[in-house]
Amino acid sequence: MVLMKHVMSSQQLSLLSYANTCMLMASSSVYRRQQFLIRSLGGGIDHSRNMQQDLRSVEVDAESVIRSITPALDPTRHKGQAGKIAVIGGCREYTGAPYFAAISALKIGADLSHVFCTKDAAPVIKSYSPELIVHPVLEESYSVREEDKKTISRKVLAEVDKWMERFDCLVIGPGLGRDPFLLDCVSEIMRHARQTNVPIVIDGDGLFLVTNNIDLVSGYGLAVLTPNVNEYKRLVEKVLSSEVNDVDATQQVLSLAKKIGGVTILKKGKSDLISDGDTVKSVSIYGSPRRCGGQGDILSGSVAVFLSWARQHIIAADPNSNLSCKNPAVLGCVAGSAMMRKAASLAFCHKKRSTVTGDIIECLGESLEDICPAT
Ligand SMILES: NC(=O)C1=CN([C@@H]2O[C@H](COP(=O)(O)OP(=O)(O)OC[C@H]3O[C@@H](n4cnc5c(N)ncnc54)[C@H](O)[C@@H]3O)[C@@H](O)[C@H]2O)[C@@H](O)CC1
Ligand SMILES: Nc1ncnc2c1ncn2[C@@H]1O[C@H](COP(=O)(O)OP(=O)(O)OP(=O)(O)O)[C@@H](O)[C@H]1O
Ligand SMILES: [Mg+2]
Repeated sequence: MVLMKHVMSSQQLSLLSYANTCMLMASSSVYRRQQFLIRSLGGGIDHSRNMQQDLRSVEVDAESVIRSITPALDPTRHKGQAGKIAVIGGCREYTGAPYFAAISALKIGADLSHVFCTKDAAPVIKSYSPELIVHPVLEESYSVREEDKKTISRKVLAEVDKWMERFDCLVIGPGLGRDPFLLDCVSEIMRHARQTNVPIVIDGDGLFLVTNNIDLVSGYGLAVLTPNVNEYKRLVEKVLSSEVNDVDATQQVLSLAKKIGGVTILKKGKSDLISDGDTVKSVSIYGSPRRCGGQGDILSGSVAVFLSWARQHIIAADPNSNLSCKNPAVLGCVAGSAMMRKAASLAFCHKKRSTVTGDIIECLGESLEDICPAT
């Protein structure tokens, strides 16, 4: 199994956890079928090829990826089939980030978008939009007595678990904060997502958590990490024990993804670099010179939707598909990155220096329509 190779090559899990992982993977027939299709379509990851690989990144035709994986608006489809996304994030300080990620998922075309946040953040996020389903379930240390921590932690996990199998993808981290008790609960949520083969996109404070606990994602092929400049620096220092190398960025992102056992990394910057440890793709289409906060949140919500669509597309094994890459995580990143940059460019045309994240979100629909008309 492709993913097993990642687990073994990471050499970071004990034999016992490796055996557990295999058993859990084997228990999901959907997952097995997907892996079978990836193998029979010639996809997946063959690390032996890396030895001879040309290490320049390849600029992808992102628009044709978007056209291939975006599902048709078919009147026979029911609510939920175009995607159910959950964002785990939102605390006292940050309410904008989870909102941006969750609303972007809806604007791209997901049917349902949930937010699991702290009790203080929930009424604020709900007030931004009636479109989102907001669960006030997370707790920070300040509101929990030491002796209640175990019980509350179990309660939080049970609340999220009730929904887990319904989700096509989780986005973990936008506006999550760094409270230790809250991050412990989120670690458990990630372990459960992994056991049920739910893809996870990790961003913002989720990356802070994962950087310090790399086993949470190591060897999980359905995990995507979307680091910005700072988050990438911390990840490289921790995992590769080296400095960021901008001269050979392609080789470094490839090594990083490989070292974490074939997770997909989307390194954000002037060009976005995407690697699953096998290949490196770049998306450089013109975006916007405005660097207002929140654009990474749009990206994480968008990647979650496109990853889900790419996964459905691969499972359906569309015979007309002309996609050379068969890793849904990579395809989701390519599509999300292109969509975010195209919408940012359009928003900047209208708003120039006053462009803010909300303006970019308003341009997501028009950008997708340009590439992939609804009718
Ligand atoms: N409106 C909101 O609620 C927003 C909340 N956000 C959340 O804020 C939390 C922290 O995220 P940050 O992105 O600030 O964390 P970072 O660790 O990336 O940033 C920390 C510091 O680094 C600086 N920095 C950021 N990008 C840089 C770059 N390219 N070069 C040099 N310095 C840079 C920032 O100004 C900040 O002072 C996360 O939970 C994130 O999701 C952000 O997503 C932005 C929007
Ligand atoms: N120099 C740049 N030129 C063009 N686009 C960029 C540049 N830097 C980042 N981007 C794009 O902006 C988006 C967000 O990247 P950024 O590095 O701002 O994330 P972030 O810091 O996590 O954002 P957030 O404020 O949401 O946390 C990405 O899709 C990336 O492609
Ligand atoms: Mg960010």
